[in-house]
Amino acid sequence: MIPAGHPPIPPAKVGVLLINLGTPDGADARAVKRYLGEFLSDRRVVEIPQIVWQPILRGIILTTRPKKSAHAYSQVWTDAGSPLAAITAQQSAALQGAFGDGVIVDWAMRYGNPAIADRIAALKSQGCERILLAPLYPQYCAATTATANDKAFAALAAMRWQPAVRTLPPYHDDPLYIDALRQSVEAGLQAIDFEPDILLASFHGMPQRTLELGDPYHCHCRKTARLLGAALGRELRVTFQSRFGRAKWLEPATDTTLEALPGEGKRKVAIVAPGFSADCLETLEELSIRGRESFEGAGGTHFAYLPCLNSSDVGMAMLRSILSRELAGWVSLP
Ligand SMILES: C=CC1=C(C)c2cc3[nH]c(cc4nc(cc5[nH]c(cc1n2)c(C)c5CCC(=O)O)C(CCC(=O)O)=C4C)c(C)c3C=C
Ligand SMILES: [Fe+2]
Ligand SMILES: [Fe+2]
Repeated sequence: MIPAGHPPIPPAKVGVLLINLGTPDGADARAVKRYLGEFLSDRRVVEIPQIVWQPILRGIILTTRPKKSAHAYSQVWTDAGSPLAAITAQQSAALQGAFGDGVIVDWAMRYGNPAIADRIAALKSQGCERILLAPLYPQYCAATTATANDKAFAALAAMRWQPAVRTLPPYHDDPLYIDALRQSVEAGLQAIDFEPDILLASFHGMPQRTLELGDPYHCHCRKTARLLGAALGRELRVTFQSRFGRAKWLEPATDTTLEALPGEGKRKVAIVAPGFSADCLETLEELSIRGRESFEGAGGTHFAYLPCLNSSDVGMAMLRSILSRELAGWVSLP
């Protein structure tokens, strides 16, 4: 029985929580420092004992990197804020429109805002007794997928009345994802005015050690690229970007590859980033701005960065289908 004075309990609903990495609230060094402090303190991201890592993080990295990163963010910042947050919000709104009233779609970030715990609480307060947690990483990685789920489960651990939850599996080899990428790359190549000598698929890097420890991320990236190359009927060269710190990271590196290509006679390049579901600092600044500079500086003549799936019709149709499959038995969707 509901006690007298208890707020009315709304009818049970189903929620979908899109989760991406996170981004600073502003393109200034203070906001970037706050964001990096949280991000780089995650033990799933930097797997060095905290007693060794925290003095390096607080004493060196957070005193130097925020200013540099803030400058990079300021080059891609939009009227709607950070591209990663703005695009994730658009994806959430587009999916809400596609699902209609049967499902409530919301979004959150693993680091910074909107916080996962807050959005789970908001879904619960709207009556969602079942929630699909959807980390938007096609390729599984402990540093991305697992930590997003960990954070959501930590929020559930503090709730008396938990919703039932499901988590979105990786979709790196899903034919719907591969076909969405194929369509997007073909449209991107149509839109540029040159035929590239080579197409690069740049994925975010990870320390090499995580591959040796059994993280499937590297294999997932290679499989995505193999399937995409076959779907396009083109050779795709895989590279890994955004190296951080002194440890050995997955190779070949995107930046050194771009510098070497003109020397191999490949002066026209197109580059796609299939692992990012939304354009962000790592694609818009690192690839599209700095990547172009280093390629052209090394003698490249034509450079094109092809956008991520973002909230494109083809990307949203793919996500809608993949998410609907995970909602089977919870809600019947048209
Ligand atoms: C040890 C450091 C890092 C690991 C491991 C790492 C893995 C990883 N990251 C992404 C996706 C994104 N990373 C982004 C930014 C970013 N990444 C790192 C470091 C590591 N990433 C840093 C320090 C930064 C911040 C920017 C900077 O100072 O260089 C972003 C973009 C965020 C944005 O605001 O736009 C994304 C997305 C993946 C997929 C991944 C492992 C597979
Ligand atoms: Fe990263
Ligand atoms: Fe970067």
